[in-house]
Amino acid sequence: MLKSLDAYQSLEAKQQPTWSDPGAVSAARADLASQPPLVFAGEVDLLRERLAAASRGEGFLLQGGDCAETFAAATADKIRDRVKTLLQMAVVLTYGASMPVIKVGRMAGQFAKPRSSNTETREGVTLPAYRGDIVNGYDFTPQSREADPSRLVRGYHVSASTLNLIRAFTQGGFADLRQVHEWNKGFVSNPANQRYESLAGEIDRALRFMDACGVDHTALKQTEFYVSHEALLLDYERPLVRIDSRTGEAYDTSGHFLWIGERTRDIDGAHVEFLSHVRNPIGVKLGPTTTADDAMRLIDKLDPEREPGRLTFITRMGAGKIRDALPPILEGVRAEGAQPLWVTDPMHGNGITTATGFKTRRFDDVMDELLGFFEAHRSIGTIPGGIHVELTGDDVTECLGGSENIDEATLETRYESLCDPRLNHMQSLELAFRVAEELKRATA
Ligand SMILES: O=C[C@H](O)[C@H](O)COP(=O)(O)O
Ligand SMILES: C=C(OP(=O)(O)O)C(=O)O
Ligand SMILES: [Mn+2]
Repeated sequence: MLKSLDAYQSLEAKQQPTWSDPGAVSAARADLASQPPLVFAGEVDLLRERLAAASRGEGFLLQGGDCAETFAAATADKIRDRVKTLLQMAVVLTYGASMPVIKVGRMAGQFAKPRSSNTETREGVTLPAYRGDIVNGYDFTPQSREADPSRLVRGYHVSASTLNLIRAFTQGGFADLRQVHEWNKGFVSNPANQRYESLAGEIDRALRFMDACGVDHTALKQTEFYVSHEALLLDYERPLVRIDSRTGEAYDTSGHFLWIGERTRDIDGAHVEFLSHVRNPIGVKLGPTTTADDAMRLIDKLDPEREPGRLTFITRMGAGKIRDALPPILEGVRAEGAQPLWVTDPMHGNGITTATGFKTRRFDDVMDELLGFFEAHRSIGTIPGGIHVELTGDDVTECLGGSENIDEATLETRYESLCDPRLNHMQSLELAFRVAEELKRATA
């Protein structure tokens, strides 16, 4: 088992930092290997079952959070607002589509970033690119941009405290459905919030009705909430693998759900090999050049037993491409009898950079890719099983459009992401209402 877990070391691992002190990397890995797991095997198994249900059309995955979490933003308020935003979106989807929603944060470990370029140049000065807080600092100085292995250990501890607060919120009464109005408080007033308020009012009435009838709804007091990140940095992921004492099987205990990015999904690469040996549910991002054959080879390697819930394909094609690129993949995979969970990431195929240098996305393009995803599944007869979005509970101005109609000039007012632009609270709710309509149609 351990031998196969380490087989990835002889393969090419893309997008890894260049550490200058190998001794410090070994020390950090040994430290991580001695820490308690962040998640438990039983929770991971339960999530796999939930995802299996979604792949049969009996649930829907809502996965979202920052593009790049930062150590500085792991504060109580920011974590709470992201959790609240996801809970609100989940309510909109659950109520709108009468469908159980599986809530998975891009949280508690989403710290490592693949980059298009190894370097960044500003005013004639070239330094290593920022690769996420778990690797180096964002400040544009040689010292900050140096890959620092002690950040691996810090990343673990920040993940632990983030996850601790998430567990407290979601198990300790905060996620009680009777708090459905409370989750909306503190966010700036806007049309999406008003629409949410009226839906929350309907839920309140339904709960009072259940109370009056004497229905026991203890189940509504807590909610399952899982965490996920891109398993990019193998010096972080490998030391966090633990062998489950119940079964003797390996779990990557850095998160419940781990995904492989578009840039590191080579079938012969280190990431696919490594993740093929852990029991966690695994996602793979699929960009617009993916063929049905690529998808099948990933299935054969990552899910040879065709175990329901094991494999999720997260397609990120771009609004202009999804309607052509996705159907042949869906058809090819179905023809082979495989049934992965199909999820849309309507963000990463729709990036643009403004003349003033802001990385952004148009809300309309995000919506269009979402609609294209539902259309593609409708045309082939496969199941649209979830959404994967970059979002925050904060009132940022990073994506263009939405009902506030954020324009290019407004982007600079509250652009806080260190990597990709996120939907703000209002845009996230707007998106959820739209997806609920599509889901209702898909399940009608
Ligand atoms: O989050 C995804 C990637 O890290 C990001 O899109 C890469 O962006 P870049 O082109 O600025 O490197
Ligand atoms: C890097 C990301 O996506 P992709 O691998 O799809 O480009 C991401 O999800 O932030
Ligand atoms: Mn991103």
